[in-house]
Amino acid sequence: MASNVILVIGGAGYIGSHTCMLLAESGYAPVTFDCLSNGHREFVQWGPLIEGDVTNYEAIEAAICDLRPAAIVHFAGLIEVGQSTLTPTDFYHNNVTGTLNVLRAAQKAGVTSLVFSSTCATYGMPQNLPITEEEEQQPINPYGRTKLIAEMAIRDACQHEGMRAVILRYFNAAGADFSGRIGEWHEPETHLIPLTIDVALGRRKELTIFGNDYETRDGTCIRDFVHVLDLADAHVRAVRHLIGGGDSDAINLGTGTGTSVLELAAAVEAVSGHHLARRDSPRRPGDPSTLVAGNARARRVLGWQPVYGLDDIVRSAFQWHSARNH
Ligand SMILES: NC(=O)c1ccc[n+]([C@@H]2O[C@H](COP(=O)([O-])OP(=O)(O)OC[C@H]3O[C@@H](n4cnc5c(N)ncnc54)[C@H](O)[C@@H]3O)[C@@H](O)[C@H]2O)c1
Ligand SMILES: O=c1ccn([C@@H]2O[C@H](COP(=O)(O)OP(=O)(O)O[C@H]3O[C@H](CO)[C@@H](O)[C@H](O)[C@H]3O)[C@@H](O)[C@H]2O)c(=O)[nH]1
Repeated sequence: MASNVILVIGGAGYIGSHTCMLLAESGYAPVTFDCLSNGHREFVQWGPLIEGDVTNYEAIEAAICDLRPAAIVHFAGLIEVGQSTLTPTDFYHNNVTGTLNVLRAAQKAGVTSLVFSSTCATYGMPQNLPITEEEEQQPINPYGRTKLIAEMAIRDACQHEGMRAVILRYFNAAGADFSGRIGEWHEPETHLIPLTIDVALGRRKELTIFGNDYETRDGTCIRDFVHVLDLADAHVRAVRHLIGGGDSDAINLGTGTGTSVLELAAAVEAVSGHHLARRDSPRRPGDPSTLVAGNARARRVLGWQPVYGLDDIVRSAFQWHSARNH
């Protein structure tokens, strides 16, 4: 088995491309498998691209059996909470079938190390804050349920079939590579930070606030924004942990600090120097009010702790979006 080849499924996307960059900088040889449905050919800069769809079993089996990578990092999936309430079947197909295909193909090829992109959306409406990994997983939207089902399949493969997996439950990925090579680029864009920056840049008229009547300090939702480079670093550590024989685990990745939608808007105003027009709108279906990570396990198991804060996130995102024309 090639010792430094890492198959990155979904490596042409936002978090996947930043992870390929840090994997390459850490001496690994990332190979991206992506159907480019939401990714970008120009983001694949740190190794080859295999164009394929993970829901096509033959395609992913061929890639895994040909490469026999030291580990697989599986990012590919549909990601938007709101959209998942409109087209849930597509989400189950992509996120659950895709993951089952990865598990089956890995088993066939004898690859036993897997890092999986999960989410704090699997916790639903948490009873305790910050949210630790012991919190009950009761997702409140189809997206979160697809990720929980994928997690369950992975855990069973670990318990009964010799797989070893690190399941990473990210909170809200944000920010961009500081050198401006890659960043957040989703079409259509639905995420709060890029949309807010678009308003600051005059590319959109106003920021829509989805719900101002939550039981939070200013009535808007609270999220834990974690820099994409910190997330990428955690993936490199998870790969190293598995290749080094470490045990399976499920690990939160967040900063432990919550930011409300209005606080985020104020941070963008401060960085951009522009006042943002806002419009209040009803709550978006599927949104929990507050998601903030307890991240002690990431520190203990992976030696990970976030390096970047909200200012770095907003500055790097602003720089990326200002320089781009999409
Ligand atoms: N962005 C966040 O804040 C966040 C938070 C928690 C979890 N996650 C999870 O992290 C992962 C990556 O998120 P992202 O923001 O980088 O999303 P992204 O859409 O930028 O990246 C996903 C990549 O997967 C590819 N892809 C999708 N379906 C595919 C398929 N069937 N076959 C092959 N490739 C396919 C897309 O083309 C894209 O390049 C996702 O699984 C997402 O659910 C993201
Ligand atoms: O125009 C907008 C866009 C978003 N929001 C709010 O901003 C918050 C963050 O929304 P968004 O940026 O869309 O992220 P999430 O819906 O929290 O979802 C992201 O973060 C999740 C973890 O919380 C991941 O699982 C998902 O894949 C990822 O898309 C939510 O309260 C939204 O209601 C607005 O008020 N106005």
